[in-house]
Amino acid sequence: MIQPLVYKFGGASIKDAKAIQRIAQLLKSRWVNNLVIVVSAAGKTTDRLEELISLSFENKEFSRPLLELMEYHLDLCKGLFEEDHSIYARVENHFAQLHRALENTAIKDNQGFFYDQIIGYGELISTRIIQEYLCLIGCSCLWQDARELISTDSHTKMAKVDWALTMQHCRKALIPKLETFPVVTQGFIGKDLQGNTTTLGREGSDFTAAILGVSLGASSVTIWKDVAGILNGDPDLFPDAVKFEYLDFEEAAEMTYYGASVIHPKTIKPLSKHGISLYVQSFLDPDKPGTVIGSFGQAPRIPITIIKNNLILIELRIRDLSMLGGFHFDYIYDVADDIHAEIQLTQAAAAHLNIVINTVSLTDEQIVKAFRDIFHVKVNRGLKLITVKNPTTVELDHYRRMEADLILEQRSLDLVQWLFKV
Ligand SMILES: Nc1ncnc2c1ncn2[C@@H]1O[C@H](COP(=O)(O)OP(=O)(O)O)[C@@H](O)[C@H]1O
Ligand SMILES: N[C@@H](CC(=O)OP(=O)(O)O)C(=O)O
Repeated sequence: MIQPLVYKFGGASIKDAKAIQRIAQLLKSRWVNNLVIVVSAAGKTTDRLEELISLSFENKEFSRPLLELMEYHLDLCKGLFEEDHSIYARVENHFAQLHRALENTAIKDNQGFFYDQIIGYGELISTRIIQEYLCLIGCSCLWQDARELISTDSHTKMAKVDWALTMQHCRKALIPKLETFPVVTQGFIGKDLQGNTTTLGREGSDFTAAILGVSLGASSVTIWKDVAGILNGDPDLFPDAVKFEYLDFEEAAEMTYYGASVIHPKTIKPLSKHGISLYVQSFLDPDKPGTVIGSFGQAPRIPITIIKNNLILIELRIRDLSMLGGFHFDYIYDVADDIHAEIQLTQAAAAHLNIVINTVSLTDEQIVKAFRDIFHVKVNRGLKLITVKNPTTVELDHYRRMEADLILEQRSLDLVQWLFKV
C-alpha cells in the first residue's frame, strides 16, 4: 500500500459550519484513500468542557452551560445537514452520555480520572460531524475511535504513549481500512490497559497526528493552522513576524520547548526520529506553501522571539550548605519528573539553584514538599519568560528597557532569556 498521509485540523478550523465547509473543500481537492484525518474539538469546546467539569466537582448546576454547548453543536450541524439527518440524534445521544458522566459521583473522587472520562467528548462529537459531512459531499470515509489505536499508561491528564502497542493497533486496525477509505479520528485521546479513556495533555492533537504518522510510517504529517506557517514570533504579538519556509527539526523542537504555542511540544521529536517531514500550512490559504520541518541542518540566523506566560520560579537553597553538584541536578530533575513539572530554565550559583517550571496546577505547598528534603524552597508565581534566539541589538535594547520588572536573565551566544514579573 502507498504510505499514508496524516492531516490534523484544530479547533479553530472547525469552529462553525462555514469553517467545516472550508476544510471539507480543502480535503475534497486532496482526497486519497490513504488519508488519516485527525480532528480536535470544535472551537473552544474543550475549554467549555473544563468549565463543566469544575461545576460538577463543586456540585454546582451545570445543565444550562451543557445545554448551550449542545446548542452550539446542533447549530453547527444545521449549517451542514438537512433537518432529518441522523447526525442530530447522534449529537444529542453524546450529550445525554456526557450529562450522565458529569453526574457520576462514583468516579468524581478521582479528579484526574473523572476529567479524562469527560474532556474527550468534544473530539468524539466533532469527528462524527466531520465524517458524516465528508460522506454527504461525496468523500466517503470511515469514523475511527482513536482509543482503539492509541495505547497509553493510566497517568491522568497527560498519559504516556505505549509506542509498541500503538504501532500494533495502527497496523492491525487502521492500515486495512486505508486500503479502501480515508479515516477520520480524534486527536487528544487514548486508552489505557484497563480500557479507560486517557488524554495526552491540553492541545495534544498535534501530538496525536505525530503518533499516528510514526505508527503508520506516513510519508508526511500536515498540521493545518490559522497562520501561514511557523513564524519567527507569534503574529498576534508580532505583526511583522516572518514565515520560515524550511525549519530544521532541532530548531522547531527548541521553539516549542521555549513556548512557541503553534505546535504541541511533543510533536517534533517522534517525527524527527523517524525522518517524517512535518508541514505546517494555513487552512485559510491551503494552496500557499507553509513551513516544512525536516532535516535541513542549520537554519538562517534570524531572531526568533517566544513568550511564555504563567510560569513559576522556584528558588532552591541547599539546606546543609554543601556546594551544588551533579547530585543536586539529578535530584531536581527526578523530583520535577515525579510532580510532572516541565523545567523551562535553570540557573545555578554556588549553593542555590533557580528553576522555572510551567505546571501551574501544583500548589505552593506541593512544590515546597517535593523539594524540601534537600532545599529551602521559595515559590514565585505568574511570571513571563521571554526567549530570543539569535538576538540582535534591536531585541536586546527593547527588552532591557523593561528592566524594572526583570527577575532573572540568562544569556549564551545565541540565546537570551528574561524572566519578568507581570
Ligand atoms: N511562532 C509562531 N508561528 C506561528 N503561530 C504562532 C507562533 N507562536 C504562537 N502562534 C500562535 O499559534 C496559533 C495556532 O495554534 P493553535 O491556536 O494552537 O492551533 P490549533 O488549535 O488549530 O491547533 C496561531 O493563531 C498563532 O497565534
Ligand atoms: N481539544 C483539545 C486538544 C487539542 O489539541 O486542541 P487544538 O488542536 O484545537 O489545540 C484541547 O483544546 O486541548
